[in-house]
Amino acid sequence: MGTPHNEAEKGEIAKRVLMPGDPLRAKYIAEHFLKDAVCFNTVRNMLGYTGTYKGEKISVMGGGMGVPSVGIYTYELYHEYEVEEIIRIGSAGALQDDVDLRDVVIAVGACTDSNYAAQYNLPGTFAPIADYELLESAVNTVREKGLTVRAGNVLTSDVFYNDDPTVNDRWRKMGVLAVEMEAAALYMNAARAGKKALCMLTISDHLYKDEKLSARERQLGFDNMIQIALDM
Ligand SMILES: O=P(O)(O)O[C@H]1O[C@H](CO)[C@@H](O)[C@H]1O
Ligand SMILES: O=c1cc[nH]c(=O)[nH]1
Repeated sequence: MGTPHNEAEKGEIAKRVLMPGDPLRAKYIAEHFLKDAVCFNTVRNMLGYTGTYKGEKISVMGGGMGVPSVGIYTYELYHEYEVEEIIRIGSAGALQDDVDLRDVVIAVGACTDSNYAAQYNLPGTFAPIADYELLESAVNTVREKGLTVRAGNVLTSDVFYNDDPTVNDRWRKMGVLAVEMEAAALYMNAARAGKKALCMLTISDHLYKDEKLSARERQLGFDNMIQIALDM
């Protein structure tokens, strides 16, 4: 089979997929956390691997940056490859003073400035939310590990370099914890497909404190989130 963006054959992708934005992060996870990982996709270098973790089949694949990219890859995984669960593991910028670098944030809901929901022609505004079972499982795993996590609203933005420097202030006033660029599309695709999705984020920079992780610190911080996603 194969799609315009994924050369995997049916059955080569597990029912559960971890999805970082960066395909090289997918490679890193496959090489450092999975057993017997086999690469199933190299189209556009959007690397995807299937292996096992503690005896369970699991896949990890990059989703790219932004709503259109993650929209394509997750649509194909849900509809063409019979994937049941996608857990996005990404980075995000903190919007609140009490959200710190390295914190793990679970996106219970994903506000968005994207027009992705327009395709459904709804007579109102759709609220993209995480799957409750995955959310509960993530929180339980975090507690078992003695770690802490923030759970709440995030913003999925189409814009990384915004012309209006005050735009984030308005989301901040609404208690939105962090900004990233894909969760809302993932949640909408999951809802429409009747499948499950969760987005976990590690804070890589703070938009109100001028702080950011170094490359090495980012690597270590991400390992915590990857371990939570694999163990849950
Ligand atoms: O680290 P990832 O998963 O790519 O996530 C964040 O990083 C990218 C922007 O630098 C966007 O994709 C944003 O959502
Ligand atoms: O999308 C993102 C990711 C990290 N930091 C940001 O400010 N935005």
